[in-house]
Amino acid sequence: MASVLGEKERKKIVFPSKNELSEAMAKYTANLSAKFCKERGYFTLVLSGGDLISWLSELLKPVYQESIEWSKWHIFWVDERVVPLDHKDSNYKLAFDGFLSKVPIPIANIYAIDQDCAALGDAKGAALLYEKCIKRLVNRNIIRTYKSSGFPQFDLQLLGMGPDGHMASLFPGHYQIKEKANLVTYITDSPKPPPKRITFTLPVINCTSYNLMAVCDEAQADAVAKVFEDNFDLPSTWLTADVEAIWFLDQAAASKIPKGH
Ligand SMILES: O=C1O[C@H](COP(=O)(O)O)[C@@H](O)[C@H](O)[C@H]1O
Repeated sequence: MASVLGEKERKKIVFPSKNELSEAMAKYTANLSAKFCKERGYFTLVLSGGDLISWLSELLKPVYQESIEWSKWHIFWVDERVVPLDHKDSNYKLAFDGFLSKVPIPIANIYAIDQDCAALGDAKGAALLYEKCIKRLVNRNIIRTYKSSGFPQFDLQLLGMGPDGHMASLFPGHYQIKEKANLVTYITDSPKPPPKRITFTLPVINCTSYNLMAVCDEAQADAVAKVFEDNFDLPSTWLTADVEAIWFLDQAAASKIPKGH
């Protein structure tokens, strides 16, 4: 059943296990890739870090390797830790090692944060430069804009949620969730290490055409239940999308959602 967020719906699908979830996420991504590549010659995909990247490995199977138009993909990060790009905590490194290096996406279409800011730990500079990068790609029509607002509109965003209900690097009780003026903001005291991060702001996250939030395991079950009870103290409860916001859950993550939600 869908729960309601203003006039928008929050949908969910509960899968028996991570395997089924990961298969469905690959199918969902491949279908949207085909749709957007056909409609406009590009597919803009926003990744997060965390467990999600290992579930993306389903896309490495021959059926997808051979059918996806990889050269039309453009890759972004909804949030990034401000650490050198070869650091174990880097979301870029996680995605590159586990997925991006194994598919033929042109390297020029993979938009990591500025490497100097990353090496220096300059979160503010990294946020400013990532925002500039997004605006440049809007001007080149690689990223669409949302209706008349001028906000960037990505095709698909794949998100994860922490046990505290954070999404991207928008954490409960931190002011970044309220930021509306900028496309990209930063945090220097993240409650989850590492402390310095950049993140898309909520308006950018919610302008995305399709938002898929994938959550597995019992550790997240309390937070998932709070989201489906519309507890807006959790940043993830604010997630919507232009076309569809859908939660892919395994049974453990969904186990505490009250009946009827
Ligand atoms: O720190 C982060 O955490 C979230 C959630 O990660 P998970 O390991 O609980 O799936 C992730 O979505 C975000 O990109 C990352 O920077």
